[in-house]
Amino acid sequence: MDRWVNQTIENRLWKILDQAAVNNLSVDLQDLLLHLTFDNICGLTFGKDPETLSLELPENPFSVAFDTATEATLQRMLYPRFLWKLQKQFCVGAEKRLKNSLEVVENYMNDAIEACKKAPSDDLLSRFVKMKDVDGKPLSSSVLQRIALNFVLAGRDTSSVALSWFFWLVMKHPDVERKIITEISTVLKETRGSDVRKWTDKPLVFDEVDKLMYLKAALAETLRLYPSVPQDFKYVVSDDVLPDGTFVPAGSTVTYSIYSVGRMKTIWGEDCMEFRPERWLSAKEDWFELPKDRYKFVAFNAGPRTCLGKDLAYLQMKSVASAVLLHYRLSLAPGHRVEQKMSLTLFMKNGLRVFLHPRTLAA
Ligand code: HEM
Repeated sequence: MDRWVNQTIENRLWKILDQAAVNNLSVDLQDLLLHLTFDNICGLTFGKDPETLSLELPENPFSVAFDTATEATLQRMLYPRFLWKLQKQFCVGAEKRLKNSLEVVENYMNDAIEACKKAPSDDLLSRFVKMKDVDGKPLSSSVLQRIALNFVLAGRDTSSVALSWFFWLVMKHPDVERKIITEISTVLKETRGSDVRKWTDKPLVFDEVDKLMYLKAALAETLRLYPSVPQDFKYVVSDDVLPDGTFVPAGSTVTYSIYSVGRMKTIWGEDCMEFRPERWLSAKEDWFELPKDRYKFVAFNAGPRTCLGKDLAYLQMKSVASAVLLHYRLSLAPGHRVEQKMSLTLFMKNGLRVFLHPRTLAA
């Protein structure tokens, strides 16, 4: 992941942000980040960076079809079952959009699978192409398609929306911003010396990013308050009883609100609504510490089906956060309203429009 993320930062993100800063133009940071994470997850999954993050921000048919399919799937959850079933039968409305966009997604996937079969590389799909199933046969194209789809779906927007909320919270909390810059500067002084120009000419490498505990705490605190997946659903396979004694019959669906769990006084204390990264640090404030009860923080789910990309997500978010904050101080564009969008992923409804001010660092 760090190869994909660092080349995107160095070759494209910094150039776009520099140009906006020089011309005193605002940018929609959420939009840029959505392009960046789409490129990264495609690179990781298929071994090919579609380079949608560029000055022109070109529309990518796969990405557009993906968005349309996700939106149309949400309709199924919002409206009564009979309605979408009827739409599906007559191929109209959201169901028509879903069918058409899934065709585009499937074609893209099939091309990618064929390319990986012909010239395998170190991407995820190539690894699965080489794997055998329990009968010793290669995985079928439809299984490979679902695996790849799962990774793109799971790893695409989740990190970019988390980063958007993070940058917004950092703008509102200058004390947190100061601590983040101090932490990064301390690490870079150790690894690159006292010449500050050397701190910003290349993105941080894995070993540098790995040392950023306060930054990780600030990202976890962001995800507590603004979880990228605000609610999750579980399908009940067989009759069961929840720990509080509630009976759940087979065939039902249980929904839990990750958003609410992160904001409950009974779980996080009186200051549960405050953005306070320190709550994630050890007593000496030198180590990132997860709560002892692993079901307290569920932004990445918990238990056997915990997010498989959690460590990659932290690595990517820390790399992007440090790359942006070391170069710039951000300010919200006047009049811009930050609002939540109701969808499966917690987007900012109007994006995140910011101005960038070059930062002066001190050794
Ligand atoms: C801030 C970033 C991320 C957040 C908040 C997040 C959150 C989640 C959540 C809540 C689930 C559980 C979904 C469910 O129960 O249905 C999940 C599953 C998953 N995530 Fe992530 N995710 C993030 C980034 C990533 C990335 C970057 C990748 C891939 C590189 C990834 C790969 C996966 C996969 C493969 C699963 C399915 C695991 C399974 O079902 O066993 N995630 N993630």
